[in-house]
Amino acid sequence: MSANTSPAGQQNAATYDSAFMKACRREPVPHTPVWFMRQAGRSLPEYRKVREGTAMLESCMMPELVTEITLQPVRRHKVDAAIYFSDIVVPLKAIGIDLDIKPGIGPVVANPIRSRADLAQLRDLTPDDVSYVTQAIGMLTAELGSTPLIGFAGAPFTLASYLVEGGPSRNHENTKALMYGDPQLWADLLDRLAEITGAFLKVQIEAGASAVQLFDSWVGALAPADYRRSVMPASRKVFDAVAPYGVPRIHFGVGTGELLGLMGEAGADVVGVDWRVPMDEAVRRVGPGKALQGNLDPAVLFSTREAIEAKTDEVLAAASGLEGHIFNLGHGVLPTTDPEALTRLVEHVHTRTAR
Ligand SMILES: Cc1c2[nH]c(c1CCC(=O)O)Cc1[nH]c(c(CCC(=O)O)c1C)Cc1[nH]c(c(CCC(=O)O)c1C)Cc1[nH]c(c(C)c1CCC(=O)O)C2
Repeated sequence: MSANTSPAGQQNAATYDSAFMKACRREPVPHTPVWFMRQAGRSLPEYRKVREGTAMLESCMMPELVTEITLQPVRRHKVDAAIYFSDIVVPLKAIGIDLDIKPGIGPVVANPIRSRADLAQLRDLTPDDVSYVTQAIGMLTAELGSTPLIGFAGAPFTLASYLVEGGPSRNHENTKALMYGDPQLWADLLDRLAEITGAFLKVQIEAGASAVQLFDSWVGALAPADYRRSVMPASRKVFDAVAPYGVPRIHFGVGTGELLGLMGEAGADVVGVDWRVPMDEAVRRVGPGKALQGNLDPAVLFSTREAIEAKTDEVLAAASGLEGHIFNLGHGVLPTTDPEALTRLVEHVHTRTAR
């Protein structure tokens, strides 16, 4: 561990007393902290400008560019945390998987993983494979000061879905075919991905990330019994790998209303909630001892200012009895969102919840 360690074992002492970190630890906060999934990206004209002419994956490997893009929403919106600009497939690319991110489509994998022989594509990840991440996080934490940086990774199920399907999928049929048809190969695939993901999160924490979020974006496609049997052991392995650092671990997926309790049980300190489950009901499903993050429908930002504020107040009211609440959208910022609506939203949450 680095020398810059706070009493609680966090890597980054400068951010320890921030509202975001306090909410993660379920301590009293001066105001409800806010950040947005996909806060960096296409909704910002300054992002579109600096990304011009550089492919998505290429830009993820350029530390100066990553630093600039990560800082853009912090400067503009005054959010309470930064999220490292990257993509969930970056560690897979780093170990040599032949994949690309196609604009308007998402990650596309050249040779999908469907057989035991295909598993050989998934070697261990070492810090040297992602030295640009360590470099960028060093630059970022210096700039961010007391604003926490959230590191992230894709969870084993969501990564497996891209690897098995070969790209984005509505029904995850090949993924489920493998999960049900060859449970041992499936378990081995998820275990490999858990190793890689754990190693990738460690790199980010060692470099100075204050918290980590594990995105299991598409796991809401599963019923609870299948999640428990076929996914939870791998997600738990990832959380266990970073537990010794003592940094808050956030877990999020879309359409996971029926899985919220299990996703907490997998080892998260903070459970992310999409907009389909009200926060007070999410508290009941997750149980005590966890903070919650969420959950304004990102589409609400396309409505009137009055409607946005009313829906935001609904979220805040439903979360008012909560021990730790981090305000976020129920999924990522949509690319055509008016950035000024996001700036106003941060201000509104801060004002409404100021103590
Ligand atoms: C499922 C998933 C992916 N990537 C990610 C997830 C989990 C989060 C979620 O559920 O939305 C994670 C991700 N991807 C990106 C971030 C940036 C950090 C942030 O939140 O600000 C994060 C956290 C940048 C990106 N990742 C991607 C973009 C768009 C590419 C571009 O700007 O050219 C960005 C800004 C590409 C990508 N990568 C992926 C998709 C679905 C897409 C969109 C494809 C498209 O519509 O063009 C896979």
